[in-house]
Amino acid sequence: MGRLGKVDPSSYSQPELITTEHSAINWQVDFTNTKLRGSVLHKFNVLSNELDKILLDVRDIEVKNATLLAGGTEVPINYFISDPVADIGQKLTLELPAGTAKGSLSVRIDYETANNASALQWLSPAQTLGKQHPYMFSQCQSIHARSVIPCQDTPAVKFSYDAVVEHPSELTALMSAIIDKQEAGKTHFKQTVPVPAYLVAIAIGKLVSRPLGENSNVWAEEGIVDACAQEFSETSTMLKTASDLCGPYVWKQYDLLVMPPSFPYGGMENPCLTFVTPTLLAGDKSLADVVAHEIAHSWTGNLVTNKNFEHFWLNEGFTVFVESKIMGRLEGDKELDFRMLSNLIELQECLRSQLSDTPELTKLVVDLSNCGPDDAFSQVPYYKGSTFLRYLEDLFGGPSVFEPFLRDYLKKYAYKSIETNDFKEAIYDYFKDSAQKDKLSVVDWDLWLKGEGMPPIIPKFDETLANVIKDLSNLWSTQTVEQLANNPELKKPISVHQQIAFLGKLIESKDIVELNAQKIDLLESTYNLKQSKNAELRFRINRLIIRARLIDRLNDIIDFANSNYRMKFCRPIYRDLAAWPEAKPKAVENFLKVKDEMMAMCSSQVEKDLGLKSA
Ligand SMILES: CC/C=C\C/C=C\C[C@@H](O)/C=C/C=C/C=C\[C@@H](O)CCCC(=O)O
Ligand SMILES: [Zn+2]
Repeated sequence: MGRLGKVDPSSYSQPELITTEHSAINWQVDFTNTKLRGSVLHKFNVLSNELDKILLDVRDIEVKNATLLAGGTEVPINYFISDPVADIGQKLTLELPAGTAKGSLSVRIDYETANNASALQWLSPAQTLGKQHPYMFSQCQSIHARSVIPCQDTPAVKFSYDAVVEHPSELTALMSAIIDKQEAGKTHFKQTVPVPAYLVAIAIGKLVSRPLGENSNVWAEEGIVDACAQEFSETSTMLKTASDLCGPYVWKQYDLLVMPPSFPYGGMENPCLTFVTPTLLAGDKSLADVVAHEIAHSWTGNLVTNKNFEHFWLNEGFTVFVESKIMGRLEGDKELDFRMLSNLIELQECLRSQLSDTPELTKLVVDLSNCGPDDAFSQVPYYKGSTFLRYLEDLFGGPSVFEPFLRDYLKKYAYKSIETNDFKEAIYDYFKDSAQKDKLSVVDWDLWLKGEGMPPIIPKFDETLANVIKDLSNLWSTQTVEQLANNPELKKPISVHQQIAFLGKLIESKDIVELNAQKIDLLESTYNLKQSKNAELRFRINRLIIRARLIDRLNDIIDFANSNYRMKFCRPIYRDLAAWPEAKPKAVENFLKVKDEMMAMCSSQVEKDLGLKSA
């Protein structure tokens, strides 16, 4: 596939020559044909006098017309769409008249999306909780915005947008924007803060809301909305904590939308309206830290944005770092360090089970010249990135020195798209005259940014909470069921997060003595896992059941894999099943049965995980 653009290997658009300033979207939502029909009017800023064409990204979009709007006139323009490139999509070329000058230029494109647009999922009434009304939602990160809008689908370009959406009048339409006006069957939106295309988002369904705080509501289908309000009741406190740490919250509104179970991620930081998976509904608020993560993105990612997805760690590493600080403020420093250490267990697992054949993807800054961003996605930018920041924080003297730097960095690059070198420049600039200046020469940037594998240096964390689970996993790895049954250690209560980390550590243990049905039974009864609504716990116990090769439990495992299509859960489960010859045929059969219920970005990854398609 090769590098598509100078600025972004995954986009045809040329932000060095032209940028989008504002986009006005008009959509009619057609649930019968599962299509969006309408237009987008892009107001561009032309940066070059030589520009003879505009290149945009599209994917399976049918363009009906392209029109240049100039001085009150509308002039049709020629356009061409290239052949598709796998994982990337197509190039839309819009020809410009000779002599097009620098400055403002507007183009309207009339189009419709394919009925299988990769960013969209259309659910029939039967696939919803309420069973009465259809539902549609989007997921544009990383490069799926191009399947719903012909656009500069690169995070190097940020634009404000407004939208008018026509939809069935009994449904509610929400976007990653502020609702400007609601008429019967027509909703008007405005996003005045410039955003990259991947943050354009829409959801339409039979939705209701409950307040979470000032300018903050949770939206969901009626049947779960009260449980959602309960689960996410700490949202306002998290928001306040985040803005104490990062600076003013500029997005005016912070709403949550609890998605149908096929939503492929834990959360998506769509501005004004975070999308979250219903797998966070554990009943005890224990998984609400994902909301802290999405709130943190309001600064790290949404205000300061990676210029392309090679620098995705700038979005995610910073966000995990801030999320951990928010949780640390709420639950204490020991908890903060415990979470950072637990993340490293997850990272280790990811390197072993997902990235062992692609070590180049374990680098903090990756090369996406020949790899679609979705294929490169892993825990590495999250946990290697946040570990790097913690290393730097410790090196420069701890939070009292580093948090003011963090605020300065966020202010310096707010509303901009940046690469790793910009971060490096900010840190050199900030510390240049300070007592910490000499520390800069200690940092081995190449080792951290270009080195493969686990972080080269593991910071000194408080291990109080982690040691408990380390000891516990040693115990469960080395003792027989009989020994364990009489061991008083099993009676000691541990927190939900310790349980999650403990199971994760056990999955990573090289040897587990007597990993059989009895041991799994004992694990389940000791920690009440059979009754647990906690998806993180259920995920991990299912992986242990697979490791124990308990074929009698295969139906339970498949049930879990079918209960939600969050990729964090279903991909490792399918990968594990693919490596278990006795279970693989049933896993494949199940996948083929349910794959149309998944979003395309999920089914195409699971296909690779099952070895049905080459990776
Ligand atoms: C080095 C990685 C390079 C490129 C990856 C860029 C984008 C990846 C793309 O697949 C989109 C990711 C969207 C993520 C959204 C939310 C996550 O934070 C959720 C994390 C997993 C989960 O909790 O379910
Ligand atoms: Zn994130």
